[in-house]
Amino acid sequence: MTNYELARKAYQEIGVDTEEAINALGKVRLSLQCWQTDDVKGFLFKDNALTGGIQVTGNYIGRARNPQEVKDDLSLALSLIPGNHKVNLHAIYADTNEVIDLDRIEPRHFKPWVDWAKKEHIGLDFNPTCFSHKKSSDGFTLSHPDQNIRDFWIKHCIQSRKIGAYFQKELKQPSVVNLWIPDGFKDNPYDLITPRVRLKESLDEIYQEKLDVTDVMESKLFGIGAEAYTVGSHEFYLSYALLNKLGVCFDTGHFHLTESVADKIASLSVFNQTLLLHVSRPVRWDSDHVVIFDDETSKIAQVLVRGNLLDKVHIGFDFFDASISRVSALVIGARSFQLALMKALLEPKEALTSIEFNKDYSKRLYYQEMLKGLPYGVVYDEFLKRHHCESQHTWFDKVRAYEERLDR
Ligand SMILES: C[C@H](O)[C@H](O)[C@@H](O)C(=O)CO
Ligand SMILES: [Mn+2]
Repeated sequence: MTNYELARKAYQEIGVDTEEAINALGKVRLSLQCWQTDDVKGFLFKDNALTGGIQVTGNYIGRARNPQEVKDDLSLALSLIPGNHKVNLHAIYADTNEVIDLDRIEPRHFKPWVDWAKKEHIGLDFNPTCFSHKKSSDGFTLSHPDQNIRDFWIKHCIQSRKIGAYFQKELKQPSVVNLWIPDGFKDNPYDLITPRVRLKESLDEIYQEKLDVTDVMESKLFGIGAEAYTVGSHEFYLSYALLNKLGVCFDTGHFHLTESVADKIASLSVFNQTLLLHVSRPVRWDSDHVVIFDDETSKIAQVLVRGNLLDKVHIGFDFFDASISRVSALVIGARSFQLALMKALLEPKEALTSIEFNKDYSKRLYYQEMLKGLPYGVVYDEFLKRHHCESQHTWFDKVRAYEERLDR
């Protein structure tokens, strides 16, 4: 008997069909953040420092320096992550020789990305880049007290939505346009309300036009240099999104460490709220470490599977680590999340639902612990094989060999 046949039998004994799990995982789309390949530099303002209270550290060799190198890295990563996925772009990744500012970006500046996405059979998501720019140098964008600065960023966000709509039309699948701004104060402000009123007014302008795109907005607890106050807080965006029928993005690094994003997903799912995840890994703070198969990742995977949310919630990643192989980081993050999903897909749903309904909490705990010892890794290996993808034992050497050939 092969390892997979043994695993299949072990799961059959608790009423779980591994074939169903393999099929279900194959349908889950993950959105890979392009900015992991080049340390969030982009192409429009290569000399600008990374600002907005986010940071990349490390000097591992081979940072991608131009559109072709970013695409090469992403193509390799995609080839090592089984399934049909997406790539998430920021506005600063416009692939053009024109000298343009962010308020002037247009769909045509992203046509090479669309051509590449068609070749790769993937979708594209998008983000306005409201940081690393001279007009955000004092830490404020859409809530800026200066109307001219606000107008610049409003225009940028409107153009960004048009680019998302272009992606959606060309690639014939949803494009998620996620708005995140860094606006906030390092120290305690006197007035907690007025910046939020200005942000609300900016959002009203940005979302005025109906476009075929999935609009979401991303809150944050704090950023580096904006520790005391963030204009775009969770409560602010949740209220705005609910009132205006827009979506929210949960970045798993943007909450107090004791808060559970899995529980937030569950709560919002009751209201059919459009949701994007930036799966990340905070270490003490919003440090954007590479996603691993840890408890928080498992809990998110479980809530998505148990709540039948896999085809409702948009799943993307947000980490950027320059201290290790950038391509490996993408593959490790995505495969870890897939492994967590596989483990969740192999739970005996009906049995656990009825055990809980019948208040048999001893049996629930018994099951929860017993499931940890079952061979979900073997079923994931079979999933890789069915997708003709490098095994868990071989993929890393492929990336190493690729990096050794690079002349960067
Ligand atoms: C590149 C940023 O991380 C990203 O746009 C944003 O999603 C964020 O998480 C900022 O902390
Ligand atoms: Mn994020």
